[in-house]
Amino acid sequence: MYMGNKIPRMCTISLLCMDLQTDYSECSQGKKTDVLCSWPEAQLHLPVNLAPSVLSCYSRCNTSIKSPPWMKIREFISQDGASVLASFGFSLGKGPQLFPLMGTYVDFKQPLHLALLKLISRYGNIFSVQFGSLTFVVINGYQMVREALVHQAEIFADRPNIPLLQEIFRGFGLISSNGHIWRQQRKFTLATLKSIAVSFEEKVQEESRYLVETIEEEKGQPFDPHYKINSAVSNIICSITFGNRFDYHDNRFQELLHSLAETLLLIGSFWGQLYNAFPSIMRWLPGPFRKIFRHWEKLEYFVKEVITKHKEDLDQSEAGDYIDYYLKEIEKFKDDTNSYFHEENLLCSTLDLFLTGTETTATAIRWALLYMAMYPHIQEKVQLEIDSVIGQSRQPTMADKENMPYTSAVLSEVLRMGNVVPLGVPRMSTSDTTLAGFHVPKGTTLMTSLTSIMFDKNVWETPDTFNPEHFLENGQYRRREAFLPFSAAVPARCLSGPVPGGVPGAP
Ligand code: HEM
Repeated sequence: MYMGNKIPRMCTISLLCMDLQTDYSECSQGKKTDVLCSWPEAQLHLPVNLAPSVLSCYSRCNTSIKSPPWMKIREFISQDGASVLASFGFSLGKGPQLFPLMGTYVDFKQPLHLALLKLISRYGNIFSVQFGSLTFVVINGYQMVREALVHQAEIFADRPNIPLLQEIFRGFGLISSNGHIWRQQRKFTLATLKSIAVSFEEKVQEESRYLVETIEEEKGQPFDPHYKINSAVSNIICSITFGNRFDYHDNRFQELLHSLAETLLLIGSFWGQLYNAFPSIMRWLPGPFRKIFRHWEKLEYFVKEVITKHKEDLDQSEAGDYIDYYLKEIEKFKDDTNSYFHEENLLCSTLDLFLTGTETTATAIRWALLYMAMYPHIQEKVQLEIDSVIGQSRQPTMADKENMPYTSAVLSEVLRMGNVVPLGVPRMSTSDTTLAGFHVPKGTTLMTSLTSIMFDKNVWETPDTFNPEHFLENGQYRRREAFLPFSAAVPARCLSGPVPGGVPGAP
């Protein structure tokens, strides 16, 4: 299986220069390795000049293959590299054809997660793709994702070095940090959010009143709800982290929300992917992706201002908000050289909460509106349940959820069909391991296709249709193990995922 980033390219280039046909031969120890994966580890040297005629195999048997195989160049070019390598006697997990320098060809006219979905029928539930200098092993289907993220949770707990995320977070914060920094920040953030949780429900209720008010301002006319919803969701995160909310008409707040949304869009766009694939070239070039850095500077400046204000007003005796808790932690551990509680981490963790919390939740709410508009008969049933359980005179509470199986099923179906984070957030192996019989070396980047799970026709009765019945059984809410909008549960790296201590009230 191709998992490294250099050799497949090298093979392609080398093969193009060769004018040879060879026969297949086994390695000198007569072993057929069942896995050929890590190119640093299992290097396959195909020299441009085949005079030495040795195909070296440093895989498990760690020997050389003598008498080089004759191969057909056309076969290599027209098929995928894996099939040619397979003809050497290796049993390989396949991957699509690799092109010199570019790596895997992907049709960017469609979203990446859909392009990858199409490869399953040809390559199975585990294959690798390469984009410039980045190589990903893509895993698909519930069993495979569970095997990696649940059974081998510790091994796949890390994040890989994704150039764009590395540039903006510099290895700090929650989403792109690793090891001790990550564990410390995550533990602190979960505990703090839990402490603040008492007022969390109130904040949601308060903000929902403002949201309803701003919608009423439209007086029943068509309008774009995008930034009203983003403002409401972001305000809840603001209340928890900064201790205050912003008026929906506050220009600076709106500008920051637009910057945040555009940043995420650009990170996931073709330009973002191009930057990640060729960081050392792209770093020097102009292009729309430059906006990511400009926006980020603005967002950092804003949060830095808030942190400075908090430092000035900090009252050690008051509980306060997330930033207050963090500043106290910095003070508490100021003499501990193992501590990563410092302002850089505070800045990045705070921005992480905005980046990961706002667009995801707001997008899910927008999907909910769309599905309710598309399926009025479902909307009617939800309304009936709301009216009978909550009525019209009080705010909903989290406790009501238990008595609202239909609405819960509808919300779960929104998250399934909305598929807000279709490829999860990449993970990286912290040591050598095996996945579905394939050797996965330390440092391998894993992409988990949540799309392959949430639209799996072997799991869902009507995978492509909005159908709340997926989550209902005899009128009661039915848990489905393949429902993984926050990725796998242990350790759910999403703070709002279904783990004890997740942010209450989050979907
Ligand atoms: C519909 C809403 C949401 C969806 C679908 C979603 C989905 C995800 C997914 C798939 C991941 C990657 C998980 C992994 O690698 O295991 C993630 C990470 C994360 N999410 Fe969410 N999320 C949502 C809302 C939120 C909210 C409301 C917050 C907090 C305010 C949040 C905070 C985070 C953080 C901090 C991470 C990174 C955690 C880490 O790497 O340790 N998310 N989210």
